[in-house]
Amino acid sequence: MTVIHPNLEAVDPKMSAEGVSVYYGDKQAIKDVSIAIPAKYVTAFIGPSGCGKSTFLRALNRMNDTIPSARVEGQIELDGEDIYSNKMDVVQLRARVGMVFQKPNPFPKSIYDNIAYGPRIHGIFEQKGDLDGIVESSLRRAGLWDEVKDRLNDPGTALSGGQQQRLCIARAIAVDPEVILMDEPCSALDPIATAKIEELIAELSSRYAIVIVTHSMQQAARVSDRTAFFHLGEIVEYGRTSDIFTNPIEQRTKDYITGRYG
Ligand SMILES: Nc1ncnc2c1ncn2[C@@H]1O[C@H](COP(=O)(O)OP(=O)(O)OP(=O)(O)O)[C@@H](O)[C@H]1O
Repeated sequence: MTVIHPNLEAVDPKMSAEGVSVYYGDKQAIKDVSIAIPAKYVTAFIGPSGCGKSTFLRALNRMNDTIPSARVEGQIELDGEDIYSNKMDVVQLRARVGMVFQKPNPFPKSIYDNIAYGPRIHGIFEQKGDLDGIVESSLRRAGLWDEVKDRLNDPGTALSGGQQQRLCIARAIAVDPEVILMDEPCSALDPIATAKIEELIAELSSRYAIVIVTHSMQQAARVSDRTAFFHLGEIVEYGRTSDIFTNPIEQRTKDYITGRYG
């Protein structure tokens, strides 16, 4: 049972999960989770290690399909469309619901080609000039353009860790997503690079639905509008971030945010 904070305002969901369970073989990692993910908000998933945050995040763009033992039950919708239906094109889905991982993972290609790759395979440009425009605007929106505009042919892997993570964010943006999932995007970064990504998250939320898994409660408090607290595969409590941190209802949430476990 998830406790939803009483003053959480109702907004149209961009994505919604209803009664979602995820199994790895016989082991149930997510138990009957329901949540609505609004557009243009940052939603944070917090909770102790192993409680299922990443598993649930991956269910939102069918990344668990790549793990043979994983099985998802329940309903997950994007704009009211069942993402697990046979009619859903998974490649398109992952463009609409992009993902940024814990460790920056640029392709072993140039900075330019890292960004151009998605638009090329999705055919979302017509002329070379358009592709150049997409590369520039994606890098600008990811706050990286000024740092790389004179070295677009250098390998993406030659950038610093923080720049690589912004490159990965630019790569997700380039295919015009609606939702961006971020799995601990700052855990491999120093405080300055982290601050840049957090600023970027705030800017991007004016356009996209963002879901971030984070181990840092300070980060959740800084960047998110809404927070879901996960424990043992369930969402224990969900509400406005300020309410979750200042006025938690459930004892397990209180214990976690006061640092009693985790
Ligand atoms: N590929 C996998 N195969 C089998 N079990 C897995 C797999 N991935 C995760 N699990 C298990 O599922 C449970 C939830 O893991 P998950 O990584 O989703 O938790 P998490 O909250 O994101 O943890 P962390 O904060 O440590 O990243 C754990 O018990 C984990 O061991």
